[in-house]
Amino acid sequence: MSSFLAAALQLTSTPDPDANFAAAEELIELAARRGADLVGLPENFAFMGDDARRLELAPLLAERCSRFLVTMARRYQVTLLGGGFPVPAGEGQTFNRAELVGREGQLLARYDKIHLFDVDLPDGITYRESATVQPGHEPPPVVDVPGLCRVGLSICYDVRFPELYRQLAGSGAQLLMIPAAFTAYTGKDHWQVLLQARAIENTAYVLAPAQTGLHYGRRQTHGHALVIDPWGTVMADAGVEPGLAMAPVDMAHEARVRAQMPSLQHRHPALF
Ligand SMILES: O=C(O)CNC(=O)[C@H](CS)NC(=O)CCC(=O)C(=O)O
Repeated sequence: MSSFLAAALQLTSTPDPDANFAAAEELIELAARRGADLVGLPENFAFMGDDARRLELAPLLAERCSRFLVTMARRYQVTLLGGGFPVPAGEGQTFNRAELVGREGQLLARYDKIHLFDVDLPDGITYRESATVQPGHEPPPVVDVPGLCRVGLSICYDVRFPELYRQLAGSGAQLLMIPAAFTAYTGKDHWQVLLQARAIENTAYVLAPAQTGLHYGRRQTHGHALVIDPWGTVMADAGVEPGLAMAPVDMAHEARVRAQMPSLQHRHPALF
């Protein structure tokens, strides 16, 4: 059974796509040099800035991000997740899209975020993602990555909706991708708890690339990109600086945990 290294990258993305692509490549190269086979970039890896600028850049970013992922996957021979980038979706709207690309540059899976972050936080900051983002039309896919494992996609705020991950696990996901740009405010209390819960209840690995630090305006993100094993143990934590969290992913370990803790098989038919 397969065992490999997975890396969750952590960036402080800015409103400057060139700087962001350069920072992302540096970390992809570092992860590859350390032996990673599966590498994840966070949500908004190519652009963190205001809505007007994001909408203006969306056609360019959509094309550049897809091309960047293909080029990087081939150049560094890794399976690469782009954890969220804008794709034009009609007047004044984008999708928030993730793409998973194989090491030969082939598109393995694509997902448009379905849960949008429309929240008023107690710190006075209001988020209205739906003002400029259109929700995806389909639940996220599960894809078999040749030689690695079956991977389920999701993005950021999705982590608060356990039914999404139950569906991924039911479709055979062995590793859950949860790339994020979590707010510092919610992150301090919710981020790690939610991620560990998703790992434990689905007895699955969680790979959670993250944004960290101060971006534009008052936007501050939580950091702590994590790799979590199917028991819920945090295997690697990137802290608060740009960098990476890297750990082995071992399908034999997952099979053992699932045999010892068969909760996925004990789901009550009345509840699904
Ligand atoms: O704000 C930005 O510029 C970047 N953030 C994002 O793109 C997205 C949508 S606004 N952030 C989240 O989903 C945070 C979720 C979250 O933090 C939670 O669920 O607590």
